[in-house]
Amino acid sequence: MNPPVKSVSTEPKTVQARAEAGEAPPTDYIIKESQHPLDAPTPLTAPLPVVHLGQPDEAEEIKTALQSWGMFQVIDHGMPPSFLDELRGVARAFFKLPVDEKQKYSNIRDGQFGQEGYGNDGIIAEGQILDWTDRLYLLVQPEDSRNLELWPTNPNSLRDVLHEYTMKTKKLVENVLKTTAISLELSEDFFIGHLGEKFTIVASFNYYPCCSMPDLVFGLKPHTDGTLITVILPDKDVEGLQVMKDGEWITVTTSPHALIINIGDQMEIMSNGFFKSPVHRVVTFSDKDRISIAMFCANLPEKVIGPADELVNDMRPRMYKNLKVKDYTEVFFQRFLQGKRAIDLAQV
Ligand SMILES: O=C(O)CCC(=O)C(=O)O
Ligand SMILES: [Fe+2]
Repeated sequence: MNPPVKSVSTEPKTVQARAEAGEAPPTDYIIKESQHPLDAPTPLTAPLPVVHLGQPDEAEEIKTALQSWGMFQVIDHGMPPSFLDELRGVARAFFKLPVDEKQKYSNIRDGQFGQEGYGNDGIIAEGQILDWTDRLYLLVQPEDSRNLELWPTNPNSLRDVLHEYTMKTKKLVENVLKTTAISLELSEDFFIGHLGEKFTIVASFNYYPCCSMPDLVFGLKPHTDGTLITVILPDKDVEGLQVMKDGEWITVTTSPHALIINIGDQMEIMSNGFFKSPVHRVVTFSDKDRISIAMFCANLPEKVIGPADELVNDMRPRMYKNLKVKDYTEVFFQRFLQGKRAIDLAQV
């Protein structure tokens, strides 16, 4: 994935530092009235559908969930609650460190924004609306492409816990993708065969500090993921993830130790639009902060993806072109920062 780069002279203030200083969000965080009308109804709250992995109905459950929500929760994912709590604890401990300590892993190196590391989004466009979040963003797979100098050694268990979580996520994702392929009547290896053994996984530890004007900013602006599939470990106590379903925003709830699985644009393309990549966003609160950990799983940059042949027929013509993942993700990130989608690039 190629980071959007721009020369910067100073490190921008983190959102956490602004929140801790009691600063109101500066104007470049304030969203346009048209995107978030103040008189919009309060979103409904609903539990995400549960997929019971390993049960006889798993493929049918995945199909129904992905067609209606584009996401679901899994509880029987095989990761012990104590491990997920440890991971959340490590994320919280990292964000609690003094700013100087976190800046050792800054995503600004030699005056250039890179995507990996700790910090905020790069600023690439006039009028770009910034998100009320700080993150630690690390490529975790392929293992031999890791930039370990950006992997914090404080808290000292972070590296080991993240490595273990990567291995567990890989297994879970392979399992989910087999069932997803079956739900589309494809051979069970369709997605994992394409991905290969060492597919891309990027971990994003997201921290959303309290915000004094939660109605006027996004923790994360409406977007789809550019991935094949994303695994999210949500905050145990604070909701905040909302998904657009049938034209309405819905705040999703999950069981305490569930993982959320959502599909991204690569799945929309490969399934010939049978499954649509869901638009989602994160909201903030004046009295509570929130953490989440997203694992972005994608085809390798040099791979070419396109709709499965079996899903293209007279009744359902080809809706997407074949394209190189690298070419898509490059544009995807530029558009993401501007709050726009990139899927039109792939559409026939
Ligand atoms: O914080 C969350 O729950 C979701 C994060 C997300 O959508 C993302 O990082 O792309
Ligand atoms: Fe997302």
